[in-house]
Amino acid sequence: MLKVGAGCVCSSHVKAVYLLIRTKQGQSSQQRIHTMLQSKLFDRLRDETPDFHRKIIPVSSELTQPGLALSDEDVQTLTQHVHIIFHCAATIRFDEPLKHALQLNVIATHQLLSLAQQMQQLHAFIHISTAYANCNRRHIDEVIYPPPVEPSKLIHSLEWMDDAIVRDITPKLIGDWPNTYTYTKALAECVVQQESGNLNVGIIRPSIVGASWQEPFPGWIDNFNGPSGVFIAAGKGILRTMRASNDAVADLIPVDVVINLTLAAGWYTAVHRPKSALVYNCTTGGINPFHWGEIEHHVMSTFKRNPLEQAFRRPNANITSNYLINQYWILVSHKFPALLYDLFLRLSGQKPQMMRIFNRLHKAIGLLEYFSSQDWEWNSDNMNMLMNQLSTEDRKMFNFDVRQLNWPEYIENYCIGTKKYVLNEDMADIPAARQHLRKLRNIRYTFNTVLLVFIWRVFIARSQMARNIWYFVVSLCFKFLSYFRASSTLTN
Ligand SMILES: CCCCCCCCCCCCCCCCCCCC(=O)SCCNC(=O)CCNC(=O)[C@H](O)C(C)(C)COP(=O)(O)OP(=O)(O)OC[C@H]1O[C@@H](n2cnc3c(N)ncnc32)[C@H](O)[C@@H]1OP(=O)(O)O
Ligand SMILES: NC(=O)C1=CN([C@@H]2O[C@H](COP(=O)(O)OP(=O)(O)OC[C@H]3O[C@@H](n4cnc5c(N)ncnc54)[C@H](OP(=O)(O)O)[C@@H]3O)[C@@H](O)[C@H]2O)C=CC1
Repeated sequence: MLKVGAGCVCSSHVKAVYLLIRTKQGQSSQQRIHTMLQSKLFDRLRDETPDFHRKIIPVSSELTQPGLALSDEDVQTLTQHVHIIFHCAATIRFDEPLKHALQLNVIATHQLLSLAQQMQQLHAFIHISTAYANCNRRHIDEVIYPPPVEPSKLIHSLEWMDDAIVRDITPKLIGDWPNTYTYTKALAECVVQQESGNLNVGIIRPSIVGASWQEPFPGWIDNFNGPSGVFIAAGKGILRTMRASNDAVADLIPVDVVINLTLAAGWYTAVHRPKSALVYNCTTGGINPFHWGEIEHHVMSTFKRNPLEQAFRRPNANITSNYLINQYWILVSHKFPALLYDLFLRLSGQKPQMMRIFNRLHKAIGLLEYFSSQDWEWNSDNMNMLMNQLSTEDRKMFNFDVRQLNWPEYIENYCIGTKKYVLNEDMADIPAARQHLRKLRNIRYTFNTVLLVFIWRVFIARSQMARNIWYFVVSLCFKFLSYFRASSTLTN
């Protein structure tokens, strides 16, 4: 097997990895792969196998097009040479319009299965689903559940409807599912089951994919998805409050664990040819649970020790499951400072931007809260079974034993990973970032003092009772002072 990015010694046994990839932002598939392989992620592999890139063969493909927009020659090459398919392309946006999500996650999966049926040497078809495909259930077994609707019926019904009608009926259609993403992933599992025929199929269901744990190095992350954006917003001092349950299990799974399990499942499916599709819930909660409250603590502690550059405020975020408390803090800690900052920008002749940033943040957080406010229980028997099938050497090479995961260390590396690889900040600049936080603290002290004096002055000027309290407090202070002075003179 070839572990791209991990520098696996067995890579010499792999003849080629055909990577279906679309053209994007004016870059061809080849150019995109070339850029991707320059990443630091592949440094180790580049050292160990300098010409590994020769084995990565780009195949131009677009999920929204008939036949996945594959050329005839590419279809021929793929049908002749491919042994294992790993199908992970999808839209993962929670706000994707239903028609589009259906096209990318369901219809494209169907098309890939049709192509797989033509492959002469195919040993295994591995489909990447999500642990939340069945998030309408509290306990989730490693089975494919009946779909909320027959996928083909839905596809045909939506075909003739214009986008506005589909948008209006989407909440009714998705019912118990929180978004079109999880809903279409549930339908995709059903399509895999219905259309797999004689193929040997495995379905991997990762929970919330986070930064790498060990391979190729700890803390690798390159996007804002899932918790990463939340961590960054909290580290920048922008996010101060979020609805999440302290005691709910945070089912994060490191990306390298998902990759290792996926590769191992590819091997098992090809060699053991299970009669029906085997589902692997790739989760941590049932094996080595960690909670959102603990995550909050470790994220805050890491960013206080390793601050992000140019923070808006000092990092100090709290989670709460109480709607009203959250709304209160949104008003006091998000909207009020944003308003003040935008006022400052306007007065200094610049374009206000903070309120816009907060509105986008609230939209994103609003979409994530469903997942951070409740618990699920996933059965992971197949993950354990697979581990027991591996030799001692393979178990180390394709490690997905999350019992060994040390969460505080993992979260620290994750946060530092967002700093280094998502924000491209230099660790050498941490002293300057700390200095910036000290400046923010002084601004806050000054602001609070001015505000307090101002409020007090307004109050004293208007109320006799406030004046009386003020004189009483001042005279009390004087009395204490004279008492201490007198008693210290006596003891001397
Ligand atoms: C209180 C602090 C302490 C922390 C403790 C508590 C933490 C709780 C965290 C809870 C996290 C729970 C996460 C659960 C997720 C479970 C999901 C199930 C798992 C899966 O199967 S799939 C993967 C999940 N999918 C996603 O995460 C995608 C979600 N994203 C979206 O749907 C859209 O991006 C979104 C949020 C609707 C925004 O859309 P839009 O406004 O159109 O913006 P763009 O996507 O086009 O992005 C524009 C630009 O912004 C960057 N970006 C995106 N998100 C963020 C972000 N959160 N923060 C900062 N920046 C962000 C994006 O990269 C784009 O940048 P470009 O440079 O490319 O333009
Ligand atoms: N991230 C997570 O927390 C979890 C993810 N998953 C699953 O893992 C898989 C990978 O997700 P992840 O890596 O996080 O998400 P990404 O968005 O990074 O990956 C999705 C891939 O699909 C490709 N793709 C999307 N639209 C098209 C299209 N029209 N034509 C061709 N290719 C397309 C994207 O290509 P391009 O680079 O061109 O945009 C991208 O490479 C998905 O199936 C997802 O459901 C499951 C559980 C959790």
